[in-house]
Parts: sequence; structure tokens; C-alpha cells
Amino acid sequence: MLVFRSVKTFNLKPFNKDSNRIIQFKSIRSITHYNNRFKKSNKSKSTTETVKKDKNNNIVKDPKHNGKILGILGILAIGTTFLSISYQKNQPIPFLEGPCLYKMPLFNENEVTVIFVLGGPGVGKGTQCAKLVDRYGFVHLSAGDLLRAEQNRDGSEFGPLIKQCITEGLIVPQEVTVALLKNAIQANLDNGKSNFLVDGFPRKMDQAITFEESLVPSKFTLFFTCSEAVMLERLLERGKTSGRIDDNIESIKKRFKTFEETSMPVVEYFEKQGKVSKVNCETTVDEVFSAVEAVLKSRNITK
Ligand SMILES: Nc1ncnc2c1ncn2[C@@H]1O[C@H](COP(=O)(O)OP(=O)(O)O)[C@@H](O)[C@H]1O
Ligand SMILES: O=c1ccn([C@@H]2O[C@H](COP(=O)(O)OP(=O)(O)O)[C@@H](O)[C@H]2O)c(=O)[nH]1
Repeated sequence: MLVFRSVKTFNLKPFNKDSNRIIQFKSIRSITHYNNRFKKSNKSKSTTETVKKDKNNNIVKDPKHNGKILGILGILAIGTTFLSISYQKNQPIPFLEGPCLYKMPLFNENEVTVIFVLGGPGVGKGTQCAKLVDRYGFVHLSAGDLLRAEQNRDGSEFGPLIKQCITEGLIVPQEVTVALLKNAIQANLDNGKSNFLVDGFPRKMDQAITFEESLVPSKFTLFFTCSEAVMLERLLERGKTSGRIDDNIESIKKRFKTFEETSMPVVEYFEKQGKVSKVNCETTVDEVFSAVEAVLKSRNITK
């Protein structure tokens, strides 16, 4: 079960209604903690409090006592702040079937081969991955397919979020996608399969860094290129039968924008590390595949 921890702050008046101070709490827990402590200290105080009166018999507050209250409030405020900070530094997000973010890569890069397959929407990533599976026995992990399956899974709490992101051409929060990929990689490793084409991922810098730091570094990125005009034509054609909610002109335009603005920086990031091989996809499927095979050889993935 995934829990998104909200990092909201709550600006509330404390339990002491006389106070005009606003205290910023980092969590509901720290509010409750604060209020309970305050109730207790108020209760014990009332049994020992002596009412002071001035010459005209008006009740006056004991300045010493006010000082004490302020002192207690100060200590409580500092205490709850430390508590809430340490609470938020706890282990990150338990996810789907277990923890997803690790300090060290979970998988050994000498035992697990991951090739990222990137390129604009409709460029032909899925088509080429299917051929690589047939020819070389890779495991094809399409991030989009994993997200669509999670969206349609009965009881998924992320279904509506995923659907909205896909329709709007936006990137689903990395925690969801990285966890789905982690689970899929683990399941395949358990079945003795360790060569993966991770298709349509990473599409955003945070995903690239989290995946490589917490799961396994990629060997390289197979980057497919094509003009937008050709991709549009292919997507509209695919949309006639794909049943996908995003193969329509409105969503396609948004996907192109996200690709340029959010995903291209990922390609540039890997390119600086010498980890990108480009293949033009405007030729036939078989011609593209020949170029892909040549890349795999040159990268020593196949012989
Ligand atoms: N080289 C190609 N020439 C013509 N059509 C292609 C080519 N590659 C893929 N297609 C078609 O274009 C559409 C999009 O391809 P797909 O592999 O689903 O793209 P992606 O996974 O990048 O979104 C599909 O209908 C596919 O059959
Ligand atoms: O890592 C990913 C991969 C995909 N998506 C979403 O899934 C959609 C479809 O992606 P897919 O790779 O299936 O299709 P493509 O756009 O490449 O044709 C994208 O537009 C995103 O909304 C995402 O959020 N994160």
C-alpha cells in the first residue's frame, strides 16, 4: 500500500485560546502532541495558581506565571519542531509492495542489464522493442503499459491520478512508476530473466536519477528520432484501433510539449555521459531495426 506523506504545514492557534500567537506545525501529529502537552500543563497549573488582586480589587495576572507559561510554550514549540523534523526524516514512502527508494542500487549492475528506450510519442519505441524481444529475448518493460495496467487494476488508489496524467500528457509522479518498474524487474529476476528494455522511461530528470541511484544504472539509452509530423501521423493512425485515451489530437499536442520540455533534458543528461545512441525512425520498421541491431553490437550488448 502506498502512502504519500504530505509535507504540509498547518498554521494554527494553539490550544491556549488566549494566545494570539500562531504556531506553524509540520504535521497533524505535532498539533495533537502539542495540544495534549498544553492541556496537561494547564491542568496542573490550575491547582496551584493563586489569584492576585490589585489595590482596587481587580484580578491581575501574575507576571511570574506568564513568564512560566511562555517558557513552557517555548520548550514545547522547540520540542515539537524537533519531533516533526525527525518524523519527516524517517524512511521514505513504503510503496505498493515494499520500499522503493534505497540508498544503494537494489540490483547489481553486473547481473542486470537495463537499456532505456526513449523518443517522442509514436516514434516507434514499442514496435522496435517487440522485435528486440523476438530476436534477442529481452524483457520489454513499457512504463506506459505498466501505468495503464495499474490504472485499470481493481482497487488501485492511483487509477484516477494516472488517467488524468495520461490524458493531459503529463508525467505520473515518479514514485508510482519507479515502484511499478522495480516490482516488474524483481518478478522477472525471480524467473531468471535479467535483460531489460525499459521503454518510455525515464521521461523526467527525477525519474532518471531515482532509477539509477535506487534500482540499477542503465547501460545506455536507445534514442529514437523522428519529425513531429511523422509522429503525429503515426499516432492518429494508431488511435483508430489502440483504444488509448491519449491518441487524439488534443492529448498528442500536450505529449509533444511534455516531451520537448521535460523529457529532452533527460536525453541531454545521458548524452553528456556518452550514454546515448540515436537511431532515425523515419524509415521502414525493418530498416530501423537494422540500425538498432548495429547499435546493440557497437555497445557490446549483442555479438
Ligand atoms: N518505422 C515505422 N514506419 C511506419 N510506421 C511505424 C514505424 N514504427 C512504428 N510505426 C507505427 O507507428 C505507430 C506508433 O508506434 P509505436 O511503436 O506504438 O510508438 P511508441 O511506442 O513510440 O509510442 C504504430 O501504429 C506503429 O505500427
Ligand atoms: O515514465 C512514464 C511513462 C509514461 N507516462 C505516461 O504515459 C503516457 C503514455 O506513455 P507511453 O510510453 O505509453 O506512450 P508514448 O507517448 O511514448 O506513445 C505518457 O504520455 C505519460 O502521461 C508517465 O507518466 N511516465
